[in-house]
Amino acid sequence: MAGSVNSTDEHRALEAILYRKNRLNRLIIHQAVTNDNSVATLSSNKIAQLGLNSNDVVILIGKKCCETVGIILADAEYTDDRIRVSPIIKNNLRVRAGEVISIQKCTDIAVGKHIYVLPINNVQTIPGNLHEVYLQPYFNEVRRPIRTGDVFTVCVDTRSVHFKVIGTEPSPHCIVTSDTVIHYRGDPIKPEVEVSLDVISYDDIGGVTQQIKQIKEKFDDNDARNRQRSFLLWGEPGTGKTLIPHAMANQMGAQLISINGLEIMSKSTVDANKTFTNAFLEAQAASLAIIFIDEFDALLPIIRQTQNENEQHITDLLLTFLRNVNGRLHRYIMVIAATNRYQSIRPYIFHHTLTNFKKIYIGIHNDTADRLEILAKCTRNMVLTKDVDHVKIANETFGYAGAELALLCSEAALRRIQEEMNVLESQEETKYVETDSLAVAQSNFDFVLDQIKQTSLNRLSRNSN
Ligand SMILES: Nc1ncnc2c1ncn2[C@@H]1O[C@H](COP(=O)(O)OP(=O)(O)OP(=O)(O)O)[C@@H](O)[C@H]1O
Repeated sequence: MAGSVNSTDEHRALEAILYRKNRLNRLIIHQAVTNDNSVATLSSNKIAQLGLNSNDVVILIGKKCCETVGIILADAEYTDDRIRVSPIIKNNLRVRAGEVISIQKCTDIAVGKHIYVLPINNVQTIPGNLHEVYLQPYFNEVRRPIRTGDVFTVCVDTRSVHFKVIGTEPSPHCIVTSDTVIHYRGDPIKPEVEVSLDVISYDDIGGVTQQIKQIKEKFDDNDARNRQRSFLLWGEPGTGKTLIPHAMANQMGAQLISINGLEIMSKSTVDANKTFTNAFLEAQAASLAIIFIDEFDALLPIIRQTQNENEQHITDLLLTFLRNVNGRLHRYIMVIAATNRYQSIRPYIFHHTLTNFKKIYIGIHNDTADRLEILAKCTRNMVLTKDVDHVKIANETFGYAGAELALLCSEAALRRIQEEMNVLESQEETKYVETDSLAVAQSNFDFVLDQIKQTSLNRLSRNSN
């Protein structure tokens, strides 16, 4: 029975207190299998060892003593030393998958009288009433535990809003129920620190809203004949093909399982088989999973004229793997493959073997509005002077991929730092530099853009000589 602790368990728990390094409550982080932000899943065995019960509220302790609260769920099949938590919990604990956190029972949590939350995004751009559209549905009927300082994301359609818990009464944590008054009015919090989360969300990607919407709609289609579970993202390098599955997994609360085509092709057949099998088992264990296969073209035959027996075998393994994950029973598994060498995948291979893939183009952002959106995302954590003209920069960057726009922004910031260093070097006394005085200016963007143009002109003239 969950929660009953035998004498051996009791003994081990006591030992764990004495020998802190071997503490029973230290667990390795894994991505969640449920799409609930507040849930942490442990093996039933571990729950019993720790003297907990399923649905208990626990305190989770991560890096730099960051703490949050979550609800424990049991998974009979799960490994004892692991804990599955949502990306939101991971962020609040400032940890990544594979790192270690501690848990302990939260004995003093009570129903909240009031909670104070503020949006982190710029609410002017968010349609609808924050309370009705985002907060009420998020807290409705869940008895969600929260802690002061937590950041949580509420996703409605393809729009996500980050909120920060400013305070709770009682403090520092409480359970939000229908009796709790949610205070949410006030100036949005600047995203500087809060959205520098490890989690990639739709808010981090620009110019691909339609494509994400298309994938979601096809995957969720109620009509089984139209439902689509395999997608091939193709397009030029650096356009966001890798960001998309990461953001979708985080926002949909799905387990992301990444496979790299080139890496697998360099393995032995036995190891490649192991990778596919493990990916399949992991996806099966999840309530919702996205299998992301990057460098997909490397795994397909024919395009590699030199394909040897080992490679041919791996391709066969891939096709079996795809047939398995596409099996009728696995409606909750999405496959997203990505390639920037689509043209080199022989059409007949694609048409005959992989017909069930929906092809989606994620290309260079030729639309100024798309580049504008990407620039806004890339500069949102930067301190900018008022003269920075995003429209001007977007107009001057026709043909740039998202990665190049991101690079342009970081180069402009570096340019600004370089300027400040030059000034400091010329001074006799070292002065304290205010962050605001390091605000990146339009002149910094112009400088980098000029350099890029100059380099391209030089390259052109070299090629024509
Ligand atoms: N649409 C976008 N919005 C915001 N940033 C982007 C976008 N596309 C690319 N970037 C920036 O470029 C980086 C690389 O993007 P990403 O890895 O998704 O490209 P990709 O299309 O997968 O490239 P490749 O085909 O070479 O694998 C991202 O980490 C991000 O900084």
